[in-house]
Amino acid sequence: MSHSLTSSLLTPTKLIPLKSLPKPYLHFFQPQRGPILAVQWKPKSKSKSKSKSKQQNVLLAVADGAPDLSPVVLESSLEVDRASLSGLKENEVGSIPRTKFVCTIGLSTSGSDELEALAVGGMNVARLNMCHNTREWHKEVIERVRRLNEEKGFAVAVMMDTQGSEIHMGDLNGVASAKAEDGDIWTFTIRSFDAALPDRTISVSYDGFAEDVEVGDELLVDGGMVRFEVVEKIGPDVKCLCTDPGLLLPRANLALWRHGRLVLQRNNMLPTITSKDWLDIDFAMEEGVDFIALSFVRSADSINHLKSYIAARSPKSDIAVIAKIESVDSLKNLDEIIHVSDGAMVARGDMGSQIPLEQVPFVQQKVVQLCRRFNKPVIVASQLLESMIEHPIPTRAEVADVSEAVRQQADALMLSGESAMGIYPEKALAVLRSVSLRIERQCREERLHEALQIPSISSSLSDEIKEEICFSAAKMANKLQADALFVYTTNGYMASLLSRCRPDCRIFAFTATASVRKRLNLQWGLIPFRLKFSEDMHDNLSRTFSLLKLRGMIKSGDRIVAVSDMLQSFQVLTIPCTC
Ligand SMILES: Nc1ncnc2c1ncn2[C@@H]1O[C@H](COP(=O)(O)OP(=O)(O)O)[C@@H](O)[C@H]1O
Ligand SMILES: C=C(OP(=O)(O)O)C(=O)O
Ligand SMILES: [K+]
Ligand SMILES: [Mg+2]
Repeated sequence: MSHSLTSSLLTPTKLIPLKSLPKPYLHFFQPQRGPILAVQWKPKSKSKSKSKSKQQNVLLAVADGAPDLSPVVLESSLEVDRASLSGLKENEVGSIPRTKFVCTIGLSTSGSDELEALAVGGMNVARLNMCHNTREWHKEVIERVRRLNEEKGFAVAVMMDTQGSEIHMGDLNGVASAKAEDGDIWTFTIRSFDAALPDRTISVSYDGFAEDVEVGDELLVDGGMVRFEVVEKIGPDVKCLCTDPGLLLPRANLALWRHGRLVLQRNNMLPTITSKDWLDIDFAMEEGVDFIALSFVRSADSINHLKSYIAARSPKSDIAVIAKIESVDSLKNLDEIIHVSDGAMVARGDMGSQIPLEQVPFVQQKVVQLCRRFNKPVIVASQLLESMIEHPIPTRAEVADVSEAVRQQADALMLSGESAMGIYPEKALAVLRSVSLRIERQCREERLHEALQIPSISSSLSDEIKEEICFSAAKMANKLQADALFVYTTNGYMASLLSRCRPDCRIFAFTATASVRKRLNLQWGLIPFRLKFSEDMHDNLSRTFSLLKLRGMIKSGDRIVAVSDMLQSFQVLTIPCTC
């Protein structure tokens, strides 16, 4: 073995034969004589801080039996998501979608291998829906994601999604689903049962349910997937006739309609953030998740309330709050909600049971446009590839729906049941990826950016300057057909302003903090890196040029437009041969 393995700072943890090294790492190693071994090193220090030890990891490639060759030492001062690395290697720029992907984690995908398969397939954010399963279960998933990031070099962010004060069904005697047939009579009840539920009986989570309903009301299960008509009220029991048959799933959401409109009384009485949600929020803060998605937001107040709670309880945390647009009330207050949130989700599942279905596409378009205007990331969610829960290929209509969301240049697309309980989670993600790549290319060919008219968002002179710099840099990058935009960003703001312009070229975003880097995962077109950078732009540029060149991400002669939030400037450069 090479003598350089004796460094006193380092102690070997594992020897990995090169052939078993994860493929994305292979290109780290320059061709050398003799059989090559890859060695992963950990610092000797007994430091408990995982992130610290991760920072100090060093990868070495040594040519066994060739002591004259010094190892290629790869600085770990630059961290990038392994999925981005492999993407760039496979097919250069073309293989990393600009659109980001959120996957809901459920029983189909909660194991380490399944999570890794999703990360390899391009999952940027893992979403945990607190409507389902226990906190302990979610904690284990978070730990698996964290281990995946630490051990395998991914940067998957975690989003905790609250249950909110929706009315939902209880569990179905432990069975995975129950079929409701046309003409069946089912009993929806607020009684609780110690033993098994009687046949065709569903428990309901909200005590006021039996009082609120009226004979003749329509009861929509799971966003309208199954429908009933209320035919009789007997104390705590509500007898309902199945009018649209379908599968009843445990804990499915319920909505009541009367005279063609959603019944709102109970919405206005119940809090947006329930006592269970507060416990889940405490849990999310303890676990250090990256995003909290707040369900059934009605006004900016609940977002402000949650943000001030997080700031008071955990002042150093950097958790972003995402407003889920899924209640009819949120539509009246869209501007103020998006303005105070760190992002929004078009939660089409519940939205589709609160407003007529034909209005949902319009709401989607409006929320996507508003988020772009306010510079907030936006996720389009629910039923994008619903048929893939059971089938390996999507319907043509689903592909058209995904295409439309990509064409609207939403930041992210989300899988729900497809990844949580479906049989083909990886295939569903692969469809999102291939459709995104195809439509994004088409948008570039059509020069969609030329039609770009985004109004100013600036609230101060300094913001105005940043906005103008990013707008001009993106415009110039398009005009000069630059190979990449580089942005050195402290809190991610400049990176998000560049992303907002949806430029043609990829955007490499360098930031010093792990939490900012993970947050940028949700934003269109950004490839976030963790890198300590200085105020010396020249030094930053030459360091990043050589580090990225070493990884095959850029090459000599590439044209770069570089933006920095420290100098509030941008430069146009050509990558020299000598870095
Ligand atoms: N943590 C989980 N454990 C078990 N099943 C889950 C979990 N998360 C989601 N699911 C399943 O995936 C389906 C779709 O996920 P999602 O859209 O998040 O939930 P919902 O439809 O209840 O709002 C759910 O109805 C549920 O059957
Ligand atoms: C994303 C949604 O929320 P959830 O899956 O939590 O109901 C939705 O309703 O579309
Ligand atoms: K939820
Ligand atoms: Mg919902």
